[in-house]
Amino acid sequence: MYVLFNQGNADGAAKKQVARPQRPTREEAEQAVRTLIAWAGDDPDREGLVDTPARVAKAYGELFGGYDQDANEQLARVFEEVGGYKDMILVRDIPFFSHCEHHMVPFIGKAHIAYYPNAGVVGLSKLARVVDVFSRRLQTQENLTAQIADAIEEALKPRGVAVLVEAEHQCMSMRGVQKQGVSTLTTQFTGVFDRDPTEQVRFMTMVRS
Ligand SMILES: Nc1nc2c(ncn2[C@@H]2O[C@H](COP(=O)(O)OP(=O)(O)OP(=O)(O)O)[C@@H](O)[C@H]2O)c(=O)[nH]1
Ligand SMILES: [Zn+2]
Repeated sequence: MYVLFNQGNADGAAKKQVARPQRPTREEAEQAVRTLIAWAGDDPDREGLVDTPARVAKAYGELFGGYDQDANEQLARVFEEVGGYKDMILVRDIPFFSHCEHHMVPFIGKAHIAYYPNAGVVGLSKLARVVDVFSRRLQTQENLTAQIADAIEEALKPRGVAVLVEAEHQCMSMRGVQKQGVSTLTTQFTGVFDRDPTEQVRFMTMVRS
């Protein structure tokens, strides 16, 4: 059974309706956790684990809360009185955690977001909220980076947006290839940042300064 959801920004598309499987009930989700506990080799009925399915279902509400949030809403309030300010606005070192869509294991890092304002600016905290909206979903780092840039581009129509995401993927450190301390960097540039490499250098210099 599939239901239609309104989706904005993802994949650079304007608001569109997408079909997603209907959410299972809370009881079904808890039963699935019991199955995974048993699959891991433990007894879901032992004392220490009896409440775990309920805790995990509740934790999923937080860890994947981004599915119930809309980046457009976070960016809806634009301040037009900025005293003639025209230069780059950079909010750097925004911490985030997400979960890779391949293994459902965390990847943890920082996002850095810059834009050149056009008609107005948004509250600084809203940029961090946009990072949360998209990171609290099953993700790839590339999609996360593009979705953040697209949301800001669409809401503000700025002269340019730059997004740098750096993260460590636990699926590479805890399992599989087991390489700890590896960073993955992804960038997305629009407008002047895309056209002018010196703007990219300025952005990177300010991020690292
Ligand atoms: N491009 C990209 N790859 C990712 C991301 N997160 C995890 N991966 C990779 O997704 C790939 C999945 O590869 P598969 O061969 O299908 O799965 P696997 O056998 O579990 O792979 P290993 O991790 O190499 O053991 C792995 O190489 C992961 O490192 C991401 O955000 N972006
Ligand atoms: Zn993974």
